[in-house]
Amino acid sequence: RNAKLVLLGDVGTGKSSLVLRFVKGQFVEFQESTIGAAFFSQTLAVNDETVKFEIWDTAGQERYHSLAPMYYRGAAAAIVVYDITNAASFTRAKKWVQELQAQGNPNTVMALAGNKADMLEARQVPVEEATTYAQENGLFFIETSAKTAINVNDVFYELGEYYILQITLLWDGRLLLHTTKKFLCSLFLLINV
Ligand SMILES: Nc1nc2c(ncn2[C@@H]2O[C@H](COP(=O)(O)OP(=O)(O)OP(=O)(O)O)[C@@H](O)[C@H]2O)c(=O)[nH]1
Repeated sequence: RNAKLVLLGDVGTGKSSLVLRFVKGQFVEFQESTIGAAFFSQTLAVNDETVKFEIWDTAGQERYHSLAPMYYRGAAAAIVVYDITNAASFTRAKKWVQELQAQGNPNTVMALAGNKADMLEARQVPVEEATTYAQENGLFFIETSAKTAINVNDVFYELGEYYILQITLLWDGRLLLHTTKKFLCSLFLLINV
């Protein structure tokens, strides 16, 4: 099952680093700023299923903002990233959530990742504030560190689980509709005979 996944967030929050950690298990101390967007793919086993994530790592610089819809349109999943040591990046993350809710696909499953959780001494965004915000907006929330790898796989795994659940429910719904239609047709024929 192929699932398009997009990462959005302010410049320097660690979007590329999270992808690099998830896809290659690496961390680069001086990661270069993304230009436009970068593409990666990674397969993940979720319960009995396999999800192949087609990952778009977007550039956080404001001048690339207008390109973002190209990447989030039709996305099955989105990770909005902020940096727990930078309050402005949390404000920016909320703007991304708003934009996705207004212009994205209503079926996109969204996660909010508070990255750089290894830098607790420099924290500017309280975990309670982000938890409350995520609950109010129906987002899966977790604090991550691309540097130490904490919770990085969990974000992708959780989104994979949501995605599988969603398509299973959709499939079950279609099956139910199909069976009901068949039943009603048989009933109609029976009455006419
Ligand atoms: N301490 C710490 N540093 C991190 C972490 N994640 C990323 N960084 C550092 O933060 C800087 C920016 O990381 P990037 O991954 O380039 O951030 P980005 O969001 O992709 O940035 P743009 O591509 O410019 O939007 C780099 O120097 C990374 O090494 C983390 O979890 N902990």
